[in-house]
Amino acid sequence: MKEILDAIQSQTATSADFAAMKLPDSYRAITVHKDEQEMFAGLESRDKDPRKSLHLDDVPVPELGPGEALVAVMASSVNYNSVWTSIFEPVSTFGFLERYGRLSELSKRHDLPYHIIGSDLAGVVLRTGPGVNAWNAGDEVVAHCLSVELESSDGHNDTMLDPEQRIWGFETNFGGLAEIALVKSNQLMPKPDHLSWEEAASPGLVNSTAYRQLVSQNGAGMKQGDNVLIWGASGGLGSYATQFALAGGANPICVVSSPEKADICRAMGAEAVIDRNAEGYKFWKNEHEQDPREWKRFGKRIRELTGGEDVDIVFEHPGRETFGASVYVTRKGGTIVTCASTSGYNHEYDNRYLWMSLKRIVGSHFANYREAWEANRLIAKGKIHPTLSKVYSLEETGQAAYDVHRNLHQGKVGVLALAPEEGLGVRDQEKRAQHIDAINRFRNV
Ligand SMILES: C/C=C/C(=O)SCCNC(=O)CCNC(=O)[C@H](O)C(C)(C)COP(=O)(O)OP(=O)(O)OC[C@H]1O[C@@H](n2cnc3c(N)ncnc32)[C@H](O)[C@@H]1OP(=O)(O)O
Ligand SMILES: NC(=O)C1=CN([C@@H]2O[C@H](COP(=O)(O)OP(=O)(O)OC[C@H]3O[C@@H](n4cnc5c(N)ncnc54)[C@H](OP(=O)(O)O)[C@@H]3O)[C@@H](O)[C@H]2O)C=CC1
Repeated sequence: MKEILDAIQSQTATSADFAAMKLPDSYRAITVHKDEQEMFAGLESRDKDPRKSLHLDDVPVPELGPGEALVAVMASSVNYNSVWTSIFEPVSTFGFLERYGRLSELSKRHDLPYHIIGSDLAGVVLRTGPGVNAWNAGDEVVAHCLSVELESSDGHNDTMLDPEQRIWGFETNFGGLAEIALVKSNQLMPKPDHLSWEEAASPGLVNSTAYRQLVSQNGAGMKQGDNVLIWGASGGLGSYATQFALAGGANPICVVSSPEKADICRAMGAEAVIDRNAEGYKFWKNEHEQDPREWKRFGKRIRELTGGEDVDIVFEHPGRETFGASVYVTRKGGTIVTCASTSGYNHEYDNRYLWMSLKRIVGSHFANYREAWEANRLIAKGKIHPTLSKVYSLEETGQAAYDVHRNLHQGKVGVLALAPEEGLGVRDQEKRAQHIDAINRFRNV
């Protein structure tokens, strides 16, 4: 592993040097264990502690198949899907690995008693499998997390619709929270050259998801002037949704839960910010009954901030707790676009406000390769910036996931894999200097 790291850091090693390098037999990776799937049975979600279920193990390097690449991972990031895996909710991810394992001889590799998690990476290609022509050993890359087989016609208009669509490092094995990762080569994209490894590794999953959900015609198709209500506007998804709204000439109405988070939204350029904690919205009277008066109070507050307008788009992901309010506050003909249900997946809303006002609920999930590429291109051009707040070592991934589970973080939390320290891997200092304040905006707040 030292030889690989030295070659990466030398910046002079050629593709041939990387290709000639002997791969190690094993590498360090963050895993959950199949025999621990029931370890949190009977506990409340918030009491399930990722620090207990996430392990740092030595694992063998997987066999490389056609169309695949092995990547030396310099840095990765924590996504909420890794939190779900670590608390075995809403389902254990070993079920996904078993199902994938039944597909083919090659996919059997994924069905193991351990699951190497992680759906982001920045690093360097070490080996490519047969049929890979677009990428070579030595390429500096980031990887998006869409894994598709594309054997059926269903996915050929929009690869997210492939029946064998999976999220790498969540529904597949050999993820990015590790020193080496196995990806399909059509997950690879160029690493933005003005960013460090950990900065480059942090936007991938959430940036691509927010792009499809808000900007793409497959999602809400946001346009100039739209009022966009963004839940968790300084969180993983929300910090990119806020940037897309601002960059696209829309008007974000950012919802957050503390003055510090409100300040971050203002620093990004948002003017309309709601501190849901300070304003004390309580959309549910009790476990079974919502309070429409609270929806209305929330809607009035939005109208105050917009000069009397309602929202064209709601960027939804908290789910059960907020969904009734989201449907209510959307303007006539507007769109509620949802990609998650962090607070519960059985949503309730008053359907009269949907059909009578011709609103639409749109489901959105990750992004196809083209959408992920376009989202990464905006990062590379310095139009959208990473929102990295804190960086942990691979050993500390349990704590990093705990922070995200408990909503103690801002923006994105990074993890160093092979990178020995932060700040390495920047290739274009001039471009970096132009954007340095925006790149550091979420740091240590
Ligand atoms: C990029 C980051 C993203 C995120 O962070 S997202 C947030 C994290 N992700 C999640 O929380 C999602 C976790 N996933 C799940 O909870 C489950 O994954 C699903 C609920 C999404 C699906 O459940 P399942 O049981 O895996 O799938 P079924 O479709 O219900 O399949 C079970 C059997 O039911 C059959 N079936 C499906 N649709 C129908 C139908 N319309 N009529 C009759 N049968 C149906 C199937 O074929 C299959 O059958 P057979 O077991 O024999 O293979
Ligand atoms: N389908 C897909 O492709 C994807 C789905 N997801 C899912 O989206 C969800 C969010 O992910 P991500 O943004 O990375 O997570 P983060 O935890 O980084 O951010 C979510 C933010 O949502 C806000 N929030 C949390 N709970 C509530 C609540 N009950 N009511 C209102 N606001 C709430 C919090 O902000 P504050 O406290 O400031 O209000 C929090 O910062 C997760 O469930 C994740 O699995 C994520 C990426 C892709």
